[in-house]
Formats: sequence, structure tokens, C-alpha cells
Amino acid sequence: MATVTTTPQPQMIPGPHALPLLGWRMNLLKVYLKPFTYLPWLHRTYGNIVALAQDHPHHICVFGPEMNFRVLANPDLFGTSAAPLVKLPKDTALGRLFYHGLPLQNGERHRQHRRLMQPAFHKKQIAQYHADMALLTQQMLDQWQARATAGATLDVLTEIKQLTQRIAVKTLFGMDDQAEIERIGGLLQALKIAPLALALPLNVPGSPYHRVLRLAKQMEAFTHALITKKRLQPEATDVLSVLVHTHDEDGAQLSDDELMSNIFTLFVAGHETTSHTLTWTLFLLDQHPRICSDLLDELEGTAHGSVPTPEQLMRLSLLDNVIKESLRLLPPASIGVRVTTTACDLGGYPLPAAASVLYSEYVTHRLPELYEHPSCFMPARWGTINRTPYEYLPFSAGHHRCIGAEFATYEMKIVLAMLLQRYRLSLIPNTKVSTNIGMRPSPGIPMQIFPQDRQFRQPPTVRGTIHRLVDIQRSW
Ligand code: HEM
Repeated sequence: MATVTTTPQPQMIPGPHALPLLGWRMNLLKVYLKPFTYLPWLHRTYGNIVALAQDHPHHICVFGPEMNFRVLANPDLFGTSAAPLVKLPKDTALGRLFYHGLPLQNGERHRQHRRLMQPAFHKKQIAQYHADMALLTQQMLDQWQARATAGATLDVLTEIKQLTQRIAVKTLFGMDDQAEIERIGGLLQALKIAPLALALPLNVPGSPYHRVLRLAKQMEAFTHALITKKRLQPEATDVLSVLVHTHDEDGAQLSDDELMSNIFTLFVAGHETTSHTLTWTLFLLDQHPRICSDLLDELEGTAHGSVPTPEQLMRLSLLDNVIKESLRLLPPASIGVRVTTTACDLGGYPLPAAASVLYSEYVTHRLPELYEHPSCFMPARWGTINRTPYEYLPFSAGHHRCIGAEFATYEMKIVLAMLLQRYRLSLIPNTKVSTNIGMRPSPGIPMQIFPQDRQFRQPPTVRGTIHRLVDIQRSW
């Protein structure tokens, strides 16, 4: 009798069944449509490494600190990908705007970009932005005065977004002219829809694609003129000036295209994430008045009603913990993606080249073995626990970790310290508070504003999907 030898089959990555015809696509859709329920379910059901459809290792989700480490600390095997921008014409202003930015670089080119950009984000350099951040915050708070006296309602998300946008334009470009700041802010804002316009890349007058190409040209002309100006101002301290004048030990500098693309990236990556976290933090503080009251004690005891100095900011430990906890509970970047650069092994499973590997900050931040009562807002936990960069990663981890993390934290501390000492924000009972799939407060968060009178009380009940994400402690 002939002997049949079989080669051992590589292990199959566990995961849900593929649906007829739609295959893994339907499950990918679920990831994007309901990430906050579907991803934890995949993790609970299948473990730390899951294929979006059994026997299809091209679309993988990984969960937990060990997998985060294996993927994020290994950029030579797991790189970032420009696949979503594949239709972007590289030789147009629009292409140049997107392709040369830090997030899409890998390997030595990425390392060199980071080295050249790092000086703009050093602690010492960030303190240079202190005055601008405080001034623009002060202007917003002054504009709120009449509304606070009347106990009016404002949409916190809209207001804070305008502020973080102004701060971004001022600190990135060093612009003082308010009208010009608004114009560039609007231009950058409009350009963010570029990836959507690519769905129909039809360059005919009136089409969104045509409009985006035109806006990109305007942006390119503006940035080139600004770069020329900055080259003549070696003493200026805004981010663009620092980037224009920085070179590495071999004399290498960022090219004009790289400068333009990175400035655009910094703006896009920076201001909305920051505004979402600030808005969520104000919401969480309103829902947890005891924590808000303790925080106010700390702020007033340190800054005495004024703008905290850089030294005082470092001493505000409760403020630090409040921001940390808000970023844990409602991280604005709740998922990230890497792509395998070559066929490789992950956790004992073979992956093909070009497999997309999705990791989730959101799922990691809610592992009960890392965070007791994971759905509760408990800033005090940070007084007793210390987590590794792969256990707590609101700014991601590894080589592509957010370059603006310290900048954003500094900005959020200034805004919260100034705002809370001056005003009390309170939700109107029964307000609907929900998130969209990108962890953005949706549609916004209307709150009543009062002068800071310390009238903390039983938190108003709210409706909406926020209850699926936050277990609000109603004891006061
Ligand atoms: C609360 C605020 C912020 C959050 C939660 C956040 C989050 C993140 C995350 C998760 C990544 C990594 C993405 C990945 O691994 O693929 C990232 C990258 C990045 N962020 Fe932020 N970010 C914030 C604010 C900022 C600010 C203020 C700036 C700049 C002024 C900025 C600039 C960047 C840049 C340039 C990258 C790409 C880094 C690289 O690829 O090497 N971010 N951010």
C-alpha cells in the first residue's frame, strides 16, 4: 500500500465565517460601522489575533499589549500604507500635499523625517507656544463672557474646534493676522475632504475633485510663499520656522514639498483630535462633579485664577490624570492599521505580504486585567498604576507614535486650566450625547455656561450611545 505523506497545514487564524459573495468585506464593514461593539466581540470570541474571515489572512485584527508590541515595534515588517490614497495623482499639488507627509513614510526615510521634525516638538520648544495658546484661549473665554452671564447654551465642540484650529494655524505658521488665520484654517479644513473627492476623480469644473485640486494649488502657493518668508526669519519660533531651519548632522533638510506636506499633516492630525478630547473631558467632568470640584481646587490652589506658568503646569497632577483618563476611555484614534511589508509570522500564524493588520487602542484600554472597572472615569487610578506604551496608547506607540503628543497635552492643559477657573459648563438634562464611529462627539455637545460659581450638583442625566461606552458613576 502506498504511503501518503501530507505536509502539515499551517494553522488557520481564527475568525468569523465569510459570508457568501461578500466574504470578509462584510466583516470589515462591521469594523468601520460599529467598532466599539464589534471589535470587543471579535476579541472576546476569537482571542488576540483574528482573521476578518476564516482562512483569509489578508485582513487581520490584533488585540492586547503583546500584539500591539509585535506590530508597532516592528516597522520593517509592519509599515504604514498609502493604499487608501492610491487614486491620488502624485504629480499634482494635491498629491504632493498628501504623499510626502510623515505618516506615509517608512524605513530610513521616516527615521530621517522624524529626526528633522523632532526639534519643533521638544519640550523646550513647546513651551515657546505657551503664550500663543494662552492668548487665543483668553480671546475665546472673553467672547463667552456675555453668554455666561445670561446662562446661555453653546455647542462646546464647535467652540473648542475653532480654538484648536486657531492655535494650530498660529503655532504652525506663526501667523498673527486674524483674517489670514481664518482663511488658511478654512482652506486646510476644506482640503481634508480630499480623500472623499477621490471617489470620483473627475476633473471637470464644478466637481468636488476639481474643487479640491484648485484648493490644493492655493495651499501650495501659500505654503511656498510662507517657506520663502521663514527662510529670511531665523529667529521665528513657529513650527514651520523650526522645520525650515533644521538640518541633520549631514546637512540634510526637508524639501519644500516635504515641508508643505508635513505642515498639512500636522494640521489635519492635530487639531480635531485635540478638540474631541477637550470636549469629551468637559463632558466627563460635568458628569463627575466631585472630580471636577477637586480639579478646580488644584487649579486655583496652583494658578490662583491666572494662566498657569509652564512650571505650574507640570505640577498639576490631577489635571494630568484627568486628561490621561479621558484619552483612555474615549481615545480619538481608536483603531490603527499597518500593512505587512513581506510574508511573515505573527503569533505563530503565517501572514502574506500586503496583509492589513488592524490594532485597537480602544480595546486595549478596556482590558479588565489592565484597568479595573474599565468603563468608569477614574482619574485617580493613574496615581497607583503605571502602564507600558503598548498597554496605554492613545497616541499609538513605536516609530509612528504621535509626534504631537506632548504638544497636544500641553495645549489641553492650558485650555482646561483657564476655562475651568473662569466658567462652569453644565449639560442640560436629557441631552443626547453620542459618538460617531471616529469617537467624535456627535452631533456636538450643547452645554449651558455660567461664571465659575462652584455650584456642582447631582449630574444631569443624558441619553444617547455614550452609555455604551462610559459607565457614569451617579453618586455625588
Ligand atoms: C489628543 C490629540 C492627539 C491624538 C489622540 C493623536 C493621535 C495620534 C495617533 C494615534 C497617531 C499614530 C497613528 C499611527 O500609528 O498610524 C498619531 C500620529 C501623528 N500625529 Fe497625532 N494625535 C494628537 C495630536 C496631534 C498634534 C497636536 C499633532 C501636531 C501638531 C499631531 C501630529 C501627528 C503626526 C505628524 C503623526 C504621524 C507620526 C508618524 O507617522 O511618525 N498629533 N497621532
